[in-house]
Amino acid sequence: MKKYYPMMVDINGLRCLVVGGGKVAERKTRGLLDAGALVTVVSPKLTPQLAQWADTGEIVWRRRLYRREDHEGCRLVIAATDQAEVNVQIRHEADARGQWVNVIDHPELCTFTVPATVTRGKLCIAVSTGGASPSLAQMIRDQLASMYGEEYELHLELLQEMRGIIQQRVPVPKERYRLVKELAGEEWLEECRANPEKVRSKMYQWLDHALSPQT
Ligand SMILES: C[C@@]1(CC(=O)O)c2cc3[nH]c(cc4nc(cc5[nH]c(cc(n2)[C@H]1CCC(=O)O)[C@@](C)(CC(=O)O)[C@@H]5CCC(=O)O)C(CC(=O)O)=C4CCC(=O)O)c(CCC(=O)O)c3CC(=O)O
Ligand SMILES: NC(=O)C1=CN([C@@H]2O[C@H](COP(=O)(O)OP(=O)(O)OC[C@H]3O[C@@H](n4cnc5c(N)ncnc54)[C@H](O)[C@@H]3O)[C@@H](O)[C@H]2O)C=CC1
Repeated sequence: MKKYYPMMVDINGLRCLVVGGGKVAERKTRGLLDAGALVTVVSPKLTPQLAQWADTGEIVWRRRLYRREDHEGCRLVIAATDQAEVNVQIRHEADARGQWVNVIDHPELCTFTVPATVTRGKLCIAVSTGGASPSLAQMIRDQLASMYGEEYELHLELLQEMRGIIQQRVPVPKERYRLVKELAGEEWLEECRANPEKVRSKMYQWLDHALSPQT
């Protein structure tokens, strides 16, 4: 069985190639755009959403069939046509150029696969089944989405802010970890859920108190 290494990849500003203009190409393109990539789509036809992104300049559209030279200057490639032989050809060309490649109709040919995700601001929970069942990945994602609500976005923003302050002001690592862990606790999450407008100042107060010399 193939094994995978999960990682978060920074593709901001990276040129990516998507070949095909159907439903799956659209979903993969959305993910790439959300992550800040510069996407070129090669396909004679596009879904209405892809066509709209082409109109607004959010993607570059090459309105024709795939050619080998489409790979030039790209770091990451998605073979998203409904033609198995074309997708295999894209995999080979990507290999020759050392590009990461996802082949939507052939898990064994992928050098990376795309997980189902829940995002709450900076929080990203990703589910992969190693290609065994994307539908199960989707179902687990939906369960996680109902468990991890919108309040995590705010909690995480605040945690990042507080962590910066704690790192600057608390020299003892053990004490730093204690404070950070307390702020990450369930009570503060509940506070984010119940009092989103007040939680920030409350957290600052708590931290001021925790950092004051007499405590
Ligand atoms: C290997 C992988 C490669 C890759 O695409 O990265 C792959 C491959 C294949 N998918 C197929 C089918 C479907 N895929 C979906 C949906 C998603 N597929 C995604 C990922 C992956 N799909 C990677 C493995 C992920 C993992 O390890 O779990 C998700 C999670 C992420 C995304 O695409 O963004 C996204 C949900 C996103 C979301 O909801 O947010 C649906 C449901 C739908 O479309 O609504 C169906 C139809 C139902 C079914 O078959 O389950 C087929 C058979 C095609 C056929 O039979 O013709 C293949 C090829 C094969 O298995 O041979
Ligand atoms: N990985 C995944 O998440 C999923 C994969 N699939 C697989 O993906 C395949 C494609 O799915 P859809 O997007 O729904 O198909 P689709 O039929 O909607 O889109 C195929 C696209 O490929 C384009 N195309 C065909 N030949 C081309 C070429 N030589 N160069 C450039 N573009 C070309 C067509 O113009 C069309 O836009 C399915 O056949 C299925 O096997 C299906 C569902 C999910």
